Amino acid sequence: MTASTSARVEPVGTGSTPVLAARTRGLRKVYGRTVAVDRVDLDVPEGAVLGMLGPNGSGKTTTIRMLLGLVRPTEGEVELLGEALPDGVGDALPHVGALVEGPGFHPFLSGRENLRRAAAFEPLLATGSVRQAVEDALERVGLGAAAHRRYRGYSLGMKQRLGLAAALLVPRRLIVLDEPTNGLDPAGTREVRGVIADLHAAGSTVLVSSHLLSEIEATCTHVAVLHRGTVVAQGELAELLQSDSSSLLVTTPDVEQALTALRAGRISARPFTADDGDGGVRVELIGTTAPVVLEALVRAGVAVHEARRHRTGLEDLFARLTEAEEAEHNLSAVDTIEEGTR
Ligand SMILES: Nc1ncnc2c1ncn2[C@@H]1O[C@H](COP(=O)(O)OP(=O)(O)OP(=O)(O)O)[C@@H](O)[C@H]1O
Repeated sequence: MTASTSARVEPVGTGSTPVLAARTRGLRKVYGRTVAVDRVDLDVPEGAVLGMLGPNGSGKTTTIRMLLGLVRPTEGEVELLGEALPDGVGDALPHVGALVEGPGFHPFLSGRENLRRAAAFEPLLATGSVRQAVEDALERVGLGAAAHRRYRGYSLGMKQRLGLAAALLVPRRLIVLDEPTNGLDPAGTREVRGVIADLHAAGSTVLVSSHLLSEIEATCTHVAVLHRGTVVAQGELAELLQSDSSSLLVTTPDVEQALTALRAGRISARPFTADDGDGGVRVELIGTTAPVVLEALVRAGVAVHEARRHRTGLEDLFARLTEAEEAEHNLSAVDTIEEGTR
């Protein structure tokens, strides 16, 4: 992908108050019994590259779909480029480029033909500029040489590139990319990072989702961490990388009893061994608090010798969120097996 010089995007606001390119308040989406997104207050500052970081199933795609007006929230408000959705969607969307799952490309048309069709629906693109805009976008994502080939023969990475090209057809105030490096090899990943850096330099706001912290660290100025549908941390990346989050370390001789008690209270915990050799359990204080954990232990008759907080930064928080998610998954698997044998 080449670093093309796109037209500079004019900012929305002129005053000293920071303007938000996108904003949600109390956003919630429920599918049957699944709460996909819960009370999300997201701020996407204008000019930022905001990374939405979360393990699989944490609600990133659902949040993005609601931001773009593709899915109707169960509750809550969405503002896109200052327009309240759903009413303002027609005014906001022409200024928003998006790469979301399953862009509707035609399998029997070439990449170039598909892009020309997409360009024909761009209200901000004059008919006489379509051909050039399509060629520029294809070059920009490194698809120039494969542009004549049919879409159905494209690899996942090439499909991602074509989706990205569609988002780049005209200069946008906001670009939303859902897992843009999915299916790309390391060279493709670097190229996407280059495109994001170009967009940022040209004044666009970028919202990009990923389940990889390394990906977010390489490209973003801001981050919002999602966990089970809620935002557990958001702000400037540099600040969050330094800031503290905590876990609770409980020293006890009754490790198995403690794990059983916490599991009964649906609290994820794992054993730990202290430097002096004492054992205990470690609980991530996400969705629970120290008093709740201690009460559950004491009520179960667990001897608590010591309880202390352990503070860590974003990197550790995210690693632990992912681990907690896996532990929870394993717990559910055990529950299912136990239920099956009862
Ligand atoms: N259309 C739907 N119908 C039912 N459940 C859904 C639907 N869309 C999402 N979900 C559920 O909502 C939760 C959040 O899903 P979502 O796709 O938003 O997460 P994600 O963070 O984008 O995950 P991934 O990285 O795996 O795409 C998951 O439990 C998912 O199964």
